[in-house]
Amino acid sequence: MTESPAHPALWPAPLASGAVDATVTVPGSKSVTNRGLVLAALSSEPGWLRRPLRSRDTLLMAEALRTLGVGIEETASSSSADSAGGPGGGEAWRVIPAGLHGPATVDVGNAGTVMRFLPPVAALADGPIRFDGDPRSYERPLGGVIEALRTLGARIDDDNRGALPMTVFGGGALEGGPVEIDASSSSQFVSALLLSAPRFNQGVEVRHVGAALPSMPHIRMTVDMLRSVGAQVDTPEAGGEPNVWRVTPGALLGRDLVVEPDLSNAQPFLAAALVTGGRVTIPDWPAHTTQPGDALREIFTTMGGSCELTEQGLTFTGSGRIHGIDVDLSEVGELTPGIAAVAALADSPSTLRGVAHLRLHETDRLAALTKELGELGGDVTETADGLHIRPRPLHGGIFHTYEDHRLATAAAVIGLAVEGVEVENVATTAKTLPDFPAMWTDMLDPAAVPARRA
Ligand SMILES: O=C(O)C1=C[C@@H](OP(=O)(O)O)[C@@H](O)[C@H](O)C1
Ligand SMILES: C=C(OP(=O)(O)O)C(=O)O
Repeated sequence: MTESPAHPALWPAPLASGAVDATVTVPGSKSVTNRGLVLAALSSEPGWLRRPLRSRDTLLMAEALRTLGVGIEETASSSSADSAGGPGGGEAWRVIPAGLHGPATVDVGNAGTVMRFLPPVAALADGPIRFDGDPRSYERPLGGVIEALRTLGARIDDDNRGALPMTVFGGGALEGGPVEIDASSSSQFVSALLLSAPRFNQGVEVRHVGAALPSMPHIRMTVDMLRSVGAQVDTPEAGGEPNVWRVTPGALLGRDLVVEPDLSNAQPFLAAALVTGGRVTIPDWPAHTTQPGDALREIFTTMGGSCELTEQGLTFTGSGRIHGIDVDLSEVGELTPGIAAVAALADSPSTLRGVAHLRLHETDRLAALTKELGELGGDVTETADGLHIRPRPLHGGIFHTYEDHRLATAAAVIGLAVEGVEVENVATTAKTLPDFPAMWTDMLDPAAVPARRA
């Protein structure tokens, strides 16, 4: 990684010298990898995860499950499904379920998936499981999961804070049954209860009560992945009651899962095509997926490009012009920082709506985007549930990232078009995309890749 000589933690974001033209292989999905790990750990037989994402969030998940007694072996993948090699160089994780044991300590880092998906797993263990993490993890919403688990029969000591740190006193089993939860602050509350529910004595009936649920595609991903390992799940979509999910108790099958590329991590590379009027191809873009990043095909097309899904993957081509957009991002909130970056470079204003819950993500993303784009000369205002962005000429400066991977990648997108943008702590991209700086440089100068990688 090239670092600014004046300040080692500053990464000079490269300015694009022309239209990008690159193929970018994006590593596996964080959301699929961490669900796959949990489901494989709860199965009644060993399973495989091929092309898993290896990043801070997924390594924390794997380490936590190992701490509870699950076997996770890293091997070279031998599946024909994985013969293309692909991200991770054909790596695979063999997951060998075992009895879940405490006492143990789980480090959640700042991974929403770890801090929400694992407390229900811990309730199934046979001893106390302590949960701790980064300072920001203490501020992220968890109270709904804690209260729901208590209703379902778990004993949890959180000093009545409704947040980390806390201890789940696993009793070796959990009764389960009906539970109400307000998951308007994070869809991960619902996913967390559903993922472990086949192992609850009575399964679960989760009823969301409260304001609208964000990130519905991520709940659909949970349901799809549960069904793919043999779980029976009733959903609102399948003619059920609105906001009610039911999971029947039963054994889960060990599966051989090839993890899709992370489409949300494809975002900055697609944005590069849009911002430079160039062309970027992402291999292995799935034809059908529950990942919210698939919405980028429509969103970035509206903002000024066109895309084509072929055998080679998704090719996105920028038109050379960037348009503003008025869009409800409640289903795809994690795409907001990258869309805001493109919107700041557009030829007309944008309104991004439906994402009030982003104030409780890795950082307060609405405040951070308003401040950092503002300090580069942008005109951004926070609304009750999003951002208004009125483009005007930007200048260089330091872009602070608040330990938020998506702010760092958003800053790199701005840096393509604005000279002198320095990204503070670009290494924070390790949360979901550890190779980001090298991938970015390779995209901008594909001809030099063999020499650079030699
Ligand atoms: O379940 C998941 O894998 C995720 C759900 C979403 O969380 P929220 O519903 O809290 O936004 C998303 O933003 C996060 O990046 C990943
Ligand atoms: C919100 C995000 O992560 P987490 O899984 O920690 O909630 C994200 O990746 O944008």
